[in-house]
Order: sequence, then C-alpha cells, then structure tokens
Amino acid sequence: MSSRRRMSLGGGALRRAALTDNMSRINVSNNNRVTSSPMNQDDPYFGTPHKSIDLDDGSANGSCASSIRRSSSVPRRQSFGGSGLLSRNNSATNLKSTETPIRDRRAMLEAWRKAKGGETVCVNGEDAASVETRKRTRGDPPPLPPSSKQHRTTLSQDQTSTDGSHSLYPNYRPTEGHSQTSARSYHTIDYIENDGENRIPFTARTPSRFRGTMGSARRKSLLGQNIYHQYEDQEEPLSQLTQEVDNDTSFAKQEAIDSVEDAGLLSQMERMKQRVEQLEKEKMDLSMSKAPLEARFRQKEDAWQKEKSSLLDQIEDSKASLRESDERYRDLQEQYEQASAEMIHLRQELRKASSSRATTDSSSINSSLWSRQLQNDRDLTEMKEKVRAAEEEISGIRLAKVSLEKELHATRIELSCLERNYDELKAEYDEIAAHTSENNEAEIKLRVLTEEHIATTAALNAVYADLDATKAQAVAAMKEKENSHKKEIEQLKFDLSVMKTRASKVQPDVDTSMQVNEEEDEAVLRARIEERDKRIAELEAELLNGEQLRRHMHNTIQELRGNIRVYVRTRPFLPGDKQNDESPVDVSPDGESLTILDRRSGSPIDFKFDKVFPPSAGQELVFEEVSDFVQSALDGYHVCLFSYGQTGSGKTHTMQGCGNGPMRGIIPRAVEKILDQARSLNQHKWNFTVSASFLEIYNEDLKDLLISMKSSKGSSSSEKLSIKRNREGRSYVDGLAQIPIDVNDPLAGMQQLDALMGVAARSRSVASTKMNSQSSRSHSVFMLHLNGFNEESGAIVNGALNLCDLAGSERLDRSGAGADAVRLRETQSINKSLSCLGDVFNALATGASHVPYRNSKLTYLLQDCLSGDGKALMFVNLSPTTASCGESVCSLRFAQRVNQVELGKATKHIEYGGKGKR
Ligand SMILES: Nc1ncnc2c1ncn2[C@@H]1O[C@H](COP(=O)(O)OP(=O)(O)OP(=O)(O)O)[C@@H](O)[C@H]1O
Repeated sequence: MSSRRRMSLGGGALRRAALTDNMSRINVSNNNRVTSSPMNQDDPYFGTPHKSIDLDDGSANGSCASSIRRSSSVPRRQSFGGSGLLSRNNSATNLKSTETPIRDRRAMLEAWRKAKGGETVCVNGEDAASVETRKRTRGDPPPLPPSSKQHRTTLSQDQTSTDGSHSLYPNYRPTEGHSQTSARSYHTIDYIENDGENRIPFTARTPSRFRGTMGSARRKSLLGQNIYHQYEDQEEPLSQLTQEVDNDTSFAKQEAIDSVEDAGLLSQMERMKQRVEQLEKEKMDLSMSKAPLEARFRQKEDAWQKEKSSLLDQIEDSKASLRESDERYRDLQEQYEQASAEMIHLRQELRKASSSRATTDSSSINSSLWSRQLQNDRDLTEMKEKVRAAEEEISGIRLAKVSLEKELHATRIELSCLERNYDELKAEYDEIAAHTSENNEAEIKLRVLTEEHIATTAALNAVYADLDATKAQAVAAMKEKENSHKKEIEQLKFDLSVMKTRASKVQPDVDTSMQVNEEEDEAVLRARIEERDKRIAELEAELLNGEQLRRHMHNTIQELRGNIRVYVRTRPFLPGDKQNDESPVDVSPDGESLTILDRRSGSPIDFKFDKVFPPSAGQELVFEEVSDFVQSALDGYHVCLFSYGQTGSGKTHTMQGCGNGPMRGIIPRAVEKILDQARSLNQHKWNFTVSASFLEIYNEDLKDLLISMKSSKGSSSSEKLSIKRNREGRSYVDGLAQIPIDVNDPLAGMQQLDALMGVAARSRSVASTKMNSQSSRSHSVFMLHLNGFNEESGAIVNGALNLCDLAGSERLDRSGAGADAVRLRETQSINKSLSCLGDVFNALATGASHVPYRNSKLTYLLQDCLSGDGKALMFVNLSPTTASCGESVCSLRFAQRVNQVELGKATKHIEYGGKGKR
C-alpha cells in the first residue's frame, strides 16, 4: 500500500477533508483530488473496522453514498455519477470490496456491485417505488443505514468562509479546523458563536450524508443545511416546525388559489369563453345565411316587377285597341243602320212612284212625274251603292271585330297566364317576405347576441384584469408570508441554538435533561405560536364585526339624513374602444372612493361615494348592493333608482342588461326578487298584487311603451299621457297602462315581464350615434306598483319601485348628432331635461325655498322620490376611456352635488284598518 492512489470525484469537491480506514487514509485535496495514503499505528483512526467514502455526483439533484473497503488495487482514475442510485459510468472500475462487519454496509456494497452492472438498485430497505419517486421528484440520496458510524470531518475556517455561511448566520464563526473523534453518527463542524460579547464554542453536527465532496452550489445549499442540522437532536422538532411553516405557506397558496376559484372567476371565465365562441359562431352563421337570401329576394323581386309591368302594359294596350274597335264597330253599325233605313225609305218611295206610273196613262205622262221617277231611280241606285258600301264596310268591320276579338281572346289568355305567373310570383314573393321577416327576427337576435357578446367580452376582459390583479396580490401575499415564515424559522433556529448552547453550558453531559429542556422550549414555542394565531383570528373577527357595524351605522345615518345614495360604476373597455388606452379612472380597493386623472389640469381628483364599482364588477354584484333598497318597496316605500352618465357609459346595461343570463340588469333581477319576497310574505298572511308600467319621455312628451298591450284590451292607442296629482298630492301618470304580473307563479310572472320588456324595447326611441350603436334617445321609467293587504292585521301597503334609465348626456361634436335635425332636437331636449335635473339637485342641496320640479317632465314625474318622501339611489356610470375623461369628471362633480342633498327621512306608505300610519 505504498503507492498513492488517486481518485477523481464529481466537480466542486471540498477543499480539504480527511477520511480514514483501518489501514489507509484518504485525503481530499484543494484541487478536488482524493488521495489515499497508508496510516500509522498512531493515527487516531488506525484500526477503525471500516472506512467510508461519500461519492457525490456534485449535481444539484442528489448524491450517492457508499462505504467501500478499498484494496490496494484501486484503479488509477475513477469517476462516479448517479442521481440517488448507484450506477456505473466506467467499465474499467476495479474497486474491490472486502467483507464489511456491518450488514448494511454489505448491502450497500452489493448495491454498488449491481449498479456497476447497470441495474437500478434499492438500498437501505427502500422499495422500488420509493426509489423511483425519489428519483423523479427530488433526486434525494438514499437514506443511510440506521447504525452507520461515521467519522468526523473538520471544516476549516477558510473553507466555511468561502462557502458564505457567514452571510447566512452572522453570529456564527467557524473555529480553526481541528479533528476530534465522535462516537455519534454525525458529521460535525465546530463553530464559535459570537453573540457580541462572548465567544461561545459549540459543535454543529450534520447527518453524515452531507459530508464528502460536492459541487459549490450543492455545498452552499448544504452548508445552509449544515446550520439547519447543527442540532440533530433538534432536527425532528425543527423539521416539524418547518413542515408546519411549509404547510402554512402551501395553505396560503392554496387559499389564494381557492379565493380565486371561490369567486367562481375561473369557472365564470370558462363559461364566458364558451359563450363567446358560441355567439361568434351563431353570428357567423346568421350573417352568412342572410346575405344570399337577401340577394335572391332582390333579384326575384326585380325580375317579377319588370315582367309584371310589361304584361300589364300589354293588357292595357290590348284593352285599349279592343275598346277602339268596339267604338268603330258601333259607329259603323249606326251608319249601316241609318243607310239601311234610308234605303228602305227610298225603296218604299220607289215602289210608290212605280205604282203611280202604272196607273197613269202613258200618253198623259206628265213630265214632272217622269222627272221625279228619274230622280227616284237615281236616288235608289245611289242608295243601293251606299248600302253595298255600308254592307262591305260592315263586313270589313265584322272581320276586324272577329280578328280583334281573337286578339283580345289571345291577350286574355296571355293575361290569365300572366295572372297565374303573378300568383306564382306572389307566392314566391310571400315566401321570400316570410324569409325576410325571419331574417329581421334573425337580425334582431343577431343584434341582441352581438350586444351580449360585447358585454360578455368586456366582462371577460375585466375578469381577466381582476384575476391578474388578484393573482399578483396573492403572489405578493404569498411571498410576504414566505419571507415572514423564513424569518420566523431563522429566529426559531437561532432561539433554539441559543437555548441549546445555554443548555449545553449548564449540563453538557446530561442528554436527557437537555432533551426535556428542548421539549419544553418547543412546547413553549408552540404555545406561543398557537396563542399568536388565536389572537390574529380574534383580531380578524373583531375587524369583520367592526366593518359590519360600520356599514350598519353608515346605513342608519344615511336613512336618518335621507340622503340620496350615490353609487358609481365604471364599465370595462369594449372592443370598439381605442386600443391600448389606459383608464384615467382608478377605483380604490375600499370600494368607496376613486381617483380620476383630469386630462385638462393633469392632476388627480379624489371622490368618495357610497359605493364605487370597478370595471370587473358584474351584474350580480351590482344588484346585491341595491337589493335591500329594492326590497324596501315591499315595505311600502316609494323607491327610485336612476342611472346617470354620458352616452355609452353603461346606463342601460346597468338597468336592463341584456339576455336572460348573467348579463341581466337591475330591472329583471328586481322584479324577480320582489316576486320571490311577495310569495314568501304569503306565509305571513300578506297578499300582494304587482303590476308594471313602462314609459319614456321623448322630446318632453310622455309615451306609453306598453300601450300595445293595453290597447289589445280595448284602449285607444292615441290616448295622451299627462302627469297629474292625486288627492294625497302624489304624482301619477293619467292613462298609463298597468300590466298585472302573476305573483303566485314565478315562471309565469317572469315570462310576463320578458314579454312586456320585449314590447317596450320595440317601442323605445333608440338610434345609432357615433358613441353608441344603440343609444337611448329618451328617458325611460319602469314602474312596479306593489299593493299588499294583510289578512290578519288589516294593514295595507302601497309601495312603488321606479327604475329610471336616463338618456345619456352628450356633446354634439362627439356623438355626431348635430348633423341630423331629428338627432339634434333629441339631444337638445335630453340635455335640457338633464340640466333641469341638475337645477333641482342644486336647489335641494342649497335648501332653496323653491325647487323647480315643474321645469321638466322628468323632474315633475320623479318629484315624490326627489323631495324626501321616497328613497332615491343614483347610479353614475362612467366610461373608462381617456377620451371620455372630461365627461366623467362632469358626471362625478354632478354626483358629488347629489351626494350632498339631504332629503329627510323617507315615508312608509302603510295603513292600518283604513288609517294611514307612517
Ligand atoms: N359593465 C359592463 N360590462 C360589460 N359591457 C358593458 C358594461 N356597461 C356597458 N357595457 C356595454 O357598453 C355598451 C353601451 O352601453 P349602454 O347602451 O348601456 O350605454 P348607455 O349609457 O345606456 O348609452 P346611451 O345613453 O347612449 O343609451 C353596450 O354594448 C353594453 O353592453
């Protein structure tokens, strides 16, 4: 064994280390070489029954350890690789093992041998599955045999400094390296604890699997773990603690993910995506089927029109010529009859003249008679010629008539053919017209679908944005928690090490008492953590209660002050908005304030309202916030909700929404809620009747949107509507249709609502402007009249719910309404009535003696709700675009004024036994 054998292990080995066997010493040099040298009798390790070499592949995914007894025929160069399993990379390996006194070592050697043959080997009692799992997941080394007795390796000062362990644990300073045998199966490192004043030496022990040669990255991480394992006695409690903290972290992660999932955002997103795809498909189908159908219809219609007009011309021509020949025939007939009569007359005269000539003596023929005779003969001949000519003409006319009749007959046949053609064409036309009406319906459906699509896409974008924000928040929260946990772990480790040091100072040799102390320490720490968690939970509960109390108080104060509540809602960006626009509106997370960056001044302006909804707030959330308010109509309050804002900011979306799904707005949801509540109040002996009206104020005229439903019941559609006051001084619209809604059958009730909303939508004055393809050109007011009677107490309630969708305030230049006289008049009328609404609020805010309710139909109609008798809530809708910033600031300033209006406590309209009580 005189020769020094060199063995190269994986890169980045320890600088200096010493491993021993009973006869040779193995040294790990600074240049990562492991050398073996014979040992002397006086070597402290001489005679130790076995030796151990840790073979580390130096990679981050694990190391393999093996104890090998080496003979003198160690090969010149040996390289090992592997990831947790022993494997053979060099077929020239010629390591030989001798019998090892420890069974586990033998097992490992066996494993090593098998690995040399390329087999996958399980060591230390691992089963194949756990080997595979370990290999796949972390590449951990196989566990050490339980009884492995390791020798100690000393890490020197320079080695530990190089590893950067100082920066991890600044209070620890490694000592100059020295060796010392240890009966324990740990790899040990000696340190000096530097607590500022004292230098306390202590020994850190690491499991021997971290010993040996290794890569610098691996070494760094293991040195962290060295500290972690410096008290292996503490390893279990510490690892438990770490496990708990890890659990905490993963729980926090899971919580963040759950909160995202709980909000149903992911599934909502999925549903929305599918719906959008479906809508896109339907839209494509509809637009593809519409175009050829329309073209065919136009073509047929043109051809039919041309043919029809040419045939009609022909018929007209034939009829005219027939009429002409008839007239001619009649003339000739008259002439013929005249000539015949004359001829008969002449013949008679001729006969007379002949008879007189016969009776007269030839000798005595007097010359006058002869001359008369001659004249008569001439006349007769003339007449005969006339008659012949007339007969010829008549026969000519007869021929002409026959031919004309033939012609007429042919034309009639042609006409009847044409009529048949016409009928066929008409049938075809009707068919096409039916298709066209189908097309129109499809067009309407397409419009609704497009609307829904736009809204869904916008909502989806908002949800994406919200999700991103939530994710970012969750990640930040997780990081923060992780950091705090890390700090906590470090602190705990530090506390533990200090305690351990102190304990070791007091009773270094009494392991059992130390164990007791540590357990106590751990128990104390656990108790402290539990106490702290409990306190946090208590504080959170208190915070929640406080928030609820604050809201309740806020509501009570508001009810007492009788404020008009103001909610602000910002719509999300729509596909038609400018791309890459950044919203100047920033809604704060408290849900009550927002900041808008004023484009003109360039400075942000803060506003605070009762509630502010971000663009991601869906219809359901919005309704949740107003549902109590809506429900108070059943308690006998006159409630009014109205939406205000520039055109295209989402007022109609908020009030009516679109479709029958999640995009439904406040009106359908409010009716549904009221019907539900009215039904459940049945159990308390309340009987409710509910009816609905829907009107619009267009150019300062009231128009009943449900008149067609009323006139089908026998009313005149030309009835003029006017606002009147009843005996109690309350305003009502005279002649307005009230359509009853079935309270007892929820399905029927909602179907009735759908039907009347459909009728109203068809009658509403909407038009396309530059700002909104479906812009409301009027103010619309949906009214729900609620009358309840309690059989037990005899109480009568009269509540009302007015849901008002105001027409959008707009600038003529932006909406493009100035170019069209009708649009211009509408816009002027809209802006005037909105300015009257502003005047009313100004007068109310300043406590003026006269409030100009009568200046517009809108304020006159809403007078009861705006004068403190009822409850009022205003939605201010904002567009998120930069171009709308000016209008948004105006809307917000208007809303701020409205927020300052105090109306006094609202009145409940309830009577007991015929006496009104308030
Ligand atoms: N919160 C929202 N989420 C998704 N889409 C929205 C939202 N608000 C508005 N939209 C969409 O924006 C478009 C314009 O909205 P809407 O017609 O409600 O505006 P408006 O204020 O009533 O306009 P106008 O005063 O001209 O009638 C519609 O396509 C609507 O679907």
